Amino acid sequence: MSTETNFTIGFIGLGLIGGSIAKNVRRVFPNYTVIGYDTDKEALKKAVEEGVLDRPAAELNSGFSECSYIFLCAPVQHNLQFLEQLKPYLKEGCIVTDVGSVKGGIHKKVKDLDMETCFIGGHPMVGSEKAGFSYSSDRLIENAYYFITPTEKVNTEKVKEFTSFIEELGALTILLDAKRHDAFTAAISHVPHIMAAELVHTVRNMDTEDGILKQLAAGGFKDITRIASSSPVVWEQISLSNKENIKELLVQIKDSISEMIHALDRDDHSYLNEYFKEAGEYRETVPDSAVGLMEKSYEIFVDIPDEPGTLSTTTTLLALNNISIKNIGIIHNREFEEGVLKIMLYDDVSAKRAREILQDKNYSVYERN
Ligand SMILES: NC(=O)C1=CN([C@@H]2O[C@H](COP(=O)(O)OP(=O)(O)OC[C@H]3O[C@@H](n4cnc5c(N)ncnc54)[C@H](O)[C@@H]3O)[C@@H](O)[C@H]2O)C=CC1
Ligand SMILES: O=C(O)C(=O)Cc1ccc(O)cc1
Repeated sequence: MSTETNFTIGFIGLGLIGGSIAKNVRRVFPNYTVIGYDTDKEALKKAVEEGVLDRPAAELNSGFSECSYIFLCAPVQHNLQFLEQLKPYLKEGCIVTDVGSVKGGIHKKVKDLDMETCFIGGHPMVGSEKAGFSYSSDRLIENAYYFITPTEKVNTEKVKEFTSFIEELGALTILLDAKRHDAFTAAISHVPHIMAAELVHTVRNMDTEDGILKQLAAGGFKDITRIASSSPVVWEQISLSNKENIKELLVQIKDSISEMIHALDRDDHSYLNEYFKEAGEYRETVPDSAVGLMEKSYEIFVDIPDEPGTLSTTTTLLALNNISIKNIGIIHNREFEEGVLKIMLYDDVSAKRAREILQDKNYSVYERN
């Protein structure tokens, strides 16, 4: 990243995610200046006391004009209003980014405000049901996927620079457009949050006055509903900001539940067996972590130069060719001469195609014997 000693990064919102990224910057780039603003003065005070912030900002104004990067880390709809407030104070070359779970709305606002040359969207695919600075951690985004959604007009050098910065913080970047981002996250995050809350409501409505059901609730219910404890403000704003994608999936789920009711009515063993079998089989293939254990089959190994940005270039190349990556990780033991990227695909055909595509672009690709 930048070797400038006066490199300044600004944070607006120092909760779970803003606090975690600010702490991460402090750990990895101790000589950068970090400034922050939050309506919660306690969070700001803590961040200064813990040495995360060099100084707090009282308002969103000229205090941010020295920043090279500004991270918007409040609930998604609040982030929109900061763009307009900050616009007059941004220095030449400053990149404004966000960490919001929905990307469509902020990209639209950026376009409306003619700020496309200075915006690169972002979204770490990691977090928890806890909210606030006290739960933040300087390792939260380590080895987590981090979506990067640049505008069409932002300079590609800036995108590369920002992507390397996020990778230096320890995350695995994935370049994506806002539309696909919002469709994907509706399925893997937003609707699951709604379903978790729905299950909790079902039990809550049935519970006795002395709460016998929640006393008896076993591991399964607790596993599947952990995220129902997430911040109501954050989730109210995410749900409304991605409503079209969410509604489409909820209608599919409603239809599927109706089918289940019919199957129960007709004692359809094979429907139920197939339903659970297919869900279980797919669930078994979901990796435990972004860089989790990698199975031997369908793996390829790619030499990559030890340079910032190469990881995202490689993954983007595969994504553009419609190849889905199941898991990805950098091998640090240097079995080969340079950095080695281990890519796990879903099947043999994808592994073969990925090998051909990368070899076409002059990458050295190996398979482990
Ligand atoms: N919670 C999670 O697991 C994840 C959340 N996100 C995104 O990160 C963003 C922040 O979420 P969290 O950190 O979880 O929430 P949080 O509740 O922990 O933190 C939000 C912070 O923003 C501050 N804030 C609220 N309104 C503000 C305003 N008008 N001006 C200045 N500061 C304001 C709050 O005081 C709080 O410190 C959201 O956009 C969310 O979609 C992204 C990935 C994961
Ligand atoms: O805690 C969990 O399992 C989450 O799902 C965290 C999470 C919340 C919101 C996001 O946009 C991304 C990740």
